[in-house]
Formats: sequence, C-alpha cells, structure tokens
Amino acid sequence: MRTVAKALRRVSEGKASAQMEAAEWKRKYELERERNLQLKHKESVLDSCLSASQTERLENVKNRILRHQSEQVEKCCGKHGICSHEILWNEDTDSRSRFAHSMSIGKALFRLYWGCNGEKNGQHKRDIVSFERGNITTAERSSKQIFLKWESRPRTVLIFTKPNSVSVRALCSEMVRWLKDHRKMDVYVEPRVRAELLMEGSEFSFVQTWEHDEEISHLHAKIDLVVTLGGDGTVLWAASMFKGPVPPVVPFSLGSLESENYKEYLDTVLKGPISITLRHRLQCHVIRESAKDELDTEEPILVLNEVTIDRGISSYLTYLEVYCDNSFVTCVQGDGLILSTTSGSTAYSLAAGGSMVHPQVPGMLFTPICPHSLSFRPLIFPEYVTLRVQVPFNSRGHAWASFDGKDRKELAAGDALICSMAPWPVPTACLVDSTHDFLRSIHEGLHWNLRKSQSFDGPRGS
Ligand SMILES: NC(=O)c1ccc[n+]([C@@H]2O[C@H](COP(=O)([O-])OP(=O)(O)OC[C@H]3O[C@@H](n4cnc5c(N)ncnc54)[C@H](O)[C@@H]3O)[C@@H](O)[C@H]2O)c1
Ligand SMILES: Nc1ncnc2c1ncn2[C@@H]1O[C@H](COP(=O)(O)OP(=O)(O)OP(=O)(O)O)[C@@H](O)[C@H]1O
Repeated sequence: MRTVAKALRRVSEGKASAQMEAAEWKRKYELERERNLQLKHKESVLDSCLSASQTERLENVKNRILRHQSEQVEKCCGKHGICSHEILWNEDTDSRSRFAHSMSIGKALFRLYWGCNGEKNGQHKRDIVSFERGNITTAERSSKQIFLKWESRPRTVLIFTKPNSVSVRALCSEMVRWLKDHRKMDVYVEPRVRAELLMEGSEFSFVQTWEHDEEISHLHAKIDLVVTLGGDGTVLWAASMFKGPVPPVVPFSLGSLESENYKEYLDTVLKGPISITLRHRLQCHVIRESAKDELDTEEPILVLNEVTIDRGISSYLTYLEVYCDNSFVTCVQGDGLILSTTSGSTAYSLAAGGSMVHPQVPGMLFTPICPHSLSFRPLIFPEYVTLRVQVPFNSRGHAWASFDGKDRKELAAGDALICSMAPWPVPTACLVDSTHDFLRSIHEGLHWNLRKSQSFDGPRGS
C-alpha cells in the first residue's frame, strides 16, 4: 500500500521517474495476470479430479463456516468489541462532494475496504483509511498494544497445572490458598488437581471443579481469569478447553521471576490495567469425502499454535493440494504442511524453516515440512483467507492432521481440511508488553542470534 501511495504522490508531482515506475508496475501487473490465468487453467484441470458435487459441497460448508463465524463474532464481541474486524465505510456517504474533489485534483476516485472474512460489507464499519490528494493515510493500525482494564473486580480464577511436576504442585497449593484467604477469590481447578489438593488436606474442599466434560463448555461464562502453571504446553492445554471466548490467561513458567513473585504479579494483574497479547487461533474443520451431506461435518477444532498435515507412519511422500479462497496455491509433496498462527511461529513452524513472526501480526503461516523441491519456500497469508488442504484421489497414501501436536485425525483420499482465523483469540497477560515479551521469549527460550562477540584486536577496516 505504501508503495502505491508513493507512486501516486510522485505521479501527481509530474516526475519522470514515477512514470517509469508506473510502467514497471504495469508490466508486473500484466505478468501477474498472465500467471493467474495459467494458474486458473491448472486449477480447473485439478478441479476436474473432484466431482462437481464434492466441490459444491466443500464450497457450501466453507460458506456455512464463514456465516457462522461472522454471527459468532457479533455475539461475542458486540458492535465495537476488540475482536471485531474494522472495515472502511462501504457506502458512498458523500459521493457528490467526493466527485467534485476528484474533478478538482483530476484524479480517479477509489476506496479501500477492509471486510470481515474478505466480504465487502460488514457490521463494524469504521474509517481507518483516508484518501486526500492522492495520499493514503491510515487513521488506526490493527496491531497496537492492547490493554485490559477491569470494569469490576475479578472474582473467579481457574488454574491449570502441568501434570506430574512436584514443583508445580507445590506452587499450585500455595497459590490456591493465597487467592482464597487473601484475595477472597473463588478458585476452580481441573478434577485431577482437586483430587491432588484434597490428598494434601481437607482444608482444600473450597476448591471447585467440574464433573462432566459438558460443563467445560460453560466455563467461560463464570471464569474471570485463567492461570497456567507449566510451560507453553500448559497454555495450549488451557486454550483448548475454550471452544469459544477465552478469559484472560496469566501464564507462569516455573523457576521464572514472576512465579517466584507470584503475589505481586497477580496483584498487578487483578488491579489492572495490564498489557495483553491477543493471540489469534485457527479454526479447523475436517470435511470427509464419505460424509453424505454438509451437516455431517465434524466439530471444528481451534488451535493456538498450528495444525499439521503430515504423512504419519506412512513412508510415502504426502501429496496435498492447497487452495486459498478460490485460488489454487500449490501441491505439497514432502513430509507435510504446517498451517500456523503467528503465536505458533516460534514452535513447529520455526523448526520447519518458517519465519518467526510477532504474535500480534495477524496472519497465517504456510510452512512445508521437508518439501521434496528446491524452491518451496514458506509463505505468510493474511488473516482473512480460508485455506483448504485436500488429499487428492490420486494420492498414494493417507495423510494425518494433528492439532497443537495432539488429537491425530486420519485424512483419506477426498477428505479436506478447511482452516481460517477463529473469531476467539486467546488474551494472554504480558509481563511488560507484547513486543518486550516476544523478544524476551526468543532470546531466552530460543537463544536467538546468540553469538560470541568478536574480539577488539585483529584486522580493522579502513
Ligand atoms: N520439530 C518440532 O519442533 C516439533 C515437533 C512436534 C511438535 N512441536 C510443537 O510442540 C507443540 C506442542 O507443545 P507441547 O508442549 O504440548 O509438546 P511437547 O511437550 O512435545 O513440547 C514441545 C516444545 O515446543 C515448545 N513450544 C510449544 N509451543 C511453543 C511456542 N508457541 N513457541 C515456542 N515454543 C513452543 C514447548 O515449550 C516445548 O518445549 C506443537 O504445537 C508444536 O508446535 C514441535
Ligand atoms: N493440565 C494439563 N492436563 C493434561 N496435560 C497437560 C496439562 N498441562 C500441560 N499438559 C501437557 O503436558 C506437556 C508438557 O507441558 P508443558 O509444555 O507446559 O511443560 P514443560 O515441560 O514445562 O514444557 P517446556 O518445554 O515449555 O518447558 C504438554 O504436552 C501438555 O500438553
């Protein structure tokens, strides 16, 4: 966008160099158009491998998912909720004056749109772009630091703990007691943890839990705050408990400064306002070829890190076709493919050669695993696209999908996995702010760019 703005500004100033630049852009556009036409042709050839009814069914399911998502977004975020996607006002509110303005500066009018899931119309309309005299300026940016301010006192906390860890167990019982006695909070834990606490003493009988799995789906309605005691895996576990909206999550990793000073840190969080990172999740649907109609689709699965489609125990190459919205992306021939969130960019995707991306950047990483091709580089798609990974009928073997490293599902020939951005992100409390925490995690967790400093003595540049 900035490049286009720059080019437009230069044209209006009548610079010859801009004319050359415009000619270059035009040439690139023609090339791109030619390439798209070729891809379309390839896509239609590939599409002919699918029966017309199957393609139609996949499209129906995709549309149903998108419809459901926008309904849910409205329900969960309200009109001006933080998860709402902001879009530019779509209606021509003052077309005459804009037309007059365009005549006076001799430029063609155009508008830019932000839409929910790529749609041009949406509920949440807000001007975030203005167009004045050929300059494009954004009034707001989507990736600002977000703060959480409590409107009323948080009263209910749910604690998740990593299993089989003595130090986690000790910290958990201490924290539970402190939250109850000193902060008068209602404390929930998982049934396993409650049983462990009761083994320590009956004074923990105030701790609440749930008996049936169905109750988990109502947790978000009564929990104000989630605390995790463990590593990244415990945060993934906690997030997986919430199939819809997620309360703010405060992660504690054992041995860290914040876990040693947990009282001060929790007090800061309970008082607010605090910086949070809004971690996007992906919503994955497995569509079976054998499903008789679109109602047979399986429950969607939400992932905080990634969904992986790989060869499982098969020794054959995976063969997958990938589509982005209605465009053919590529065929994956290799060990598999990772569709990752930006939060997950420092996990499996990183190990497969994907880039590390700040978790507040909205996007979907597309990272092949050991592709048998010299030119297959990872990609990052914008947040609003829907990706479809299809096991073609001529694939030699089945593929396996796994979600945040768990819950493997077999994908047979003809099955597909549809993946889009989920409307319910995971808000995690920051120690300082999103950027500071991200940099700290890659420095301390991954030792990013750690290198011995070069000694001062030795050859010098002139
Ligand atoms: N080759 C690999 O690097 C590889 C292979 C399989 C799975 N994984 C990752 O493991 C995750 C599951 O984690 P788990 O704890 O349940 O399994 P686990 O106990 O096997 O731990 C995997 C490791 O990945 C780290 N990790 C997880 N999410 C991370 C993130 N967002 N950023 C940085 N590091 C992260 C964890 O801290 C842990 O050290 C999967 O979502 C996947 O990303 C990585
Ligand atoms: N409450 C829970 N119930 C069941 N399994 C859990 C729970 N919390 C975490 N796990 C699982 O335990 C494993 C280890 O968790 P976690 O990553 O938090 O531990 P860790 O050893 O501290 O990891 P790290 O490498 O990040 O330091 C993960 O596979 C995770 O899914």
